[in-house]
Amino acid sequence: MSADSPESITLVAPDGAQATLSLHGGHLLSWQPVGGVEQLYLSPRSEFAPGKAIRGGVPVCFPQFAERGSLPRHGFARTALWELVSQEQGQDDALAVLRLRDSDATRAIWPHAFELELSVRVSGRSLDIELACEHRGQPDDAPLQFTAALHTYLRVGDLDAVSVEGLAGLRYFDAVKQAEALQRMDLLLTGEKGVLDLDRIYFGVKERPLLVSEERRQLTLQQQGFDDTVVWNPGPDRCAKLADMPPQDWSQMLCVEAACIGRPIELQPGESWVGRQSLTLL
Ligand SMILES: O=P(O)(O)OC[C@H]1O[C@@H](O)[C@H](O)[C@@H](O)[C@@H]1O
Repeated sequence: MSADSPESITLVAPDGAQATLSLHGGHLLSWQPVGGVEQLYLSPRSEFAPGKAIRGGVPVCFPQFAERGSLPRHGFARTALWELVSQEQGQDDALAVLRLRDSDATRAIWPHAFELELSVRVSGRSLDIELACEHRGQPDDAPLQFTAALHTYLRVGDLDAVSVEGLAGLRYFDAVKQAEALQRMDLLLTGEKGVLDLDRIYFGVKERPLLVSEERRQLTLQQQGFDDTVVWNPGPDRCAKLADMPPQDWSQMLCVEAACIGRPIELQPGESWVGRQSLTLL
């Protein structure tokens, strides 16, 4: 399988905005807004193999973020084969909906009846990614609980020149130092010495707009339904140990992930949850 295999779906809006999705992992691989170049980082060493996670684009982490539970890291959704529900071009957008339901394989490690839907919409200079989960169990089944993230890999020209605004005053968990801290300043300079590698969960971001800036490019990110935001870059040392990413590519990406981690989502049978990340190139 590869980015242009039959398992890939390309969306093209009437205005020319484009996105490519893979059924493997329900994974957004590419986003090109109108008048803009590729906005997502996708590793040229991604494996695109059954059971493997793709490095880059927008992996769906579900039903477990990172190693916060007994499931494989970041859960099973990013390595499962999803199905295409619909794909259409509207008057001013293009939209695709992908679905993942429980199977023998998922029930063996996570005993719940569920349906996940990933909807991706491109139009103009905006991208909306929506993840919905429904508990499809019987009325007397146990509630299901999950953590999740849209693990968006932004492509950047040079990490040294990138800043993230909008996080001031928030508590975060620093996974590198294994400690909590307070983000005092509004500006997070991602490529600063001492900040790399960067692996932070900012709690309670909710619908605050975030601004990712570098020379001649500004991108706003806004989430709904997801309380937290993860900012991740492996830095040179950790990147060198990633088999599916060229060692120098850490300086060309920054993950800004819409996530629900601090307060896991709990659904009773029949209940649903929806989370969205919207990106706009200014
Ligand atoms: O290598 P993976 O499993 O795709 O994970 C990448 C990173 O994903 C981030 O979301 C986590 O905060 C990091 O701790 C992790 O290293």
